[in-house]
Amino acid sequence: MSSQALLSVDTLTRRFGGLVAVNKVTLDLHLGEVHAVIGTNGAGKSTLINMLSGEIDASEGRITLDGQDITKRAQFRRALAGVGRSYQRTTIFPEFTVLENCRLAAQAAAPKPWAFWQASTRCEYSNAAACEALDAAGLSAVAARVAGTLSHGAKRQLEVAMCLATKPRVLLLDEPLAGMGAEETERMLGLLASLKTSHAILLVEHDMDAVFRIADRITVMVNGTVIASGDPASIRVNPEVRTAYLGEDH
Ligand SMILES: Nc1ncnc2c1ncn2[C@@H]1O[C@H](COP(=O)(O)OP(=O)(O)OP(=O)(O)O)[C@@H](O)[C@H]1O
Repeated sequence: MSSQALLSVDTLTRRFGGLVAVNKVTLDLHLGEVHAVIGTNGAGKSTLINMLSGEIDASEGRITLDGQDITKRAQFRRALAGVGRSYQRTTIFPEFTVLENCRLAAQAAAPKPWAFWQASTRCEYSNAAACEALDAAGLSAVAARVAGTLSHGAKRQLEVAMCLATKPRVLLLDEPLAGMGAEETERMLGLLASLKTSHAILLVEHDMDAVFRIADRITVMVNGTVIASGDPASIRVNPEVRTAYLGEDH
């Protein structure tokens, strides 16, 4: 890829006591690319995402956004700078509407402490950001629905919409396809394909068929370490990857 990386990860390491959960991982995220990180359970994928979003500190290494070192930046400041994430577990408020959930996400990302008296429904910025995000995620038609009544697939779409409401340039997506049926998976893959033109996407995902369809680049982790990184075709035939992870059916 010739364009400059939007987000760069350089020899990033995280230790939990004696365990090296992420070991000197180096990778780049580019605008217009889906970069999938795959690996067996416990390989360190979520720990990597948690370090990129700022939820946990790195033990060593460097993260840069647009060439600026953000390794020690607090989570909310990274979010403001354009690093958005979705979670493995659903984080929506089930009793609120779809639009309200998105609006809260937008407000959390752009807090206006001096306007605490303002009714949230009147906040033009967060309303506009929420509507835009719902539109991008294909959820405008269910904006008024109570979020808890959505199907599992639509809830995961709402998670992505809530992330979009924070106006990120980098999307860190932790298993967005988990628990989805075939139709829901197709819808989410269509959404990711449309989002990648204007975002750099890091996708952690166990659905290998989906990963090989949507990813432009795949990084394979085993026990915290990257064992291979490349385009899907090269990863598919990589003997080390086949032995360590994919098995003979890929
Ligand atoms: N807070 C923590 N304290 C101690 N060990 C942890 C902590 N978080 C993760 N680990 C350990 O770090 C290793 C990597 O875990 P991580 O959740 O990042 O893997 P993963 O690749 O995301 O797995 P999965 O695919 O199951 O989600 C595991 O051995 C895990 O037990």
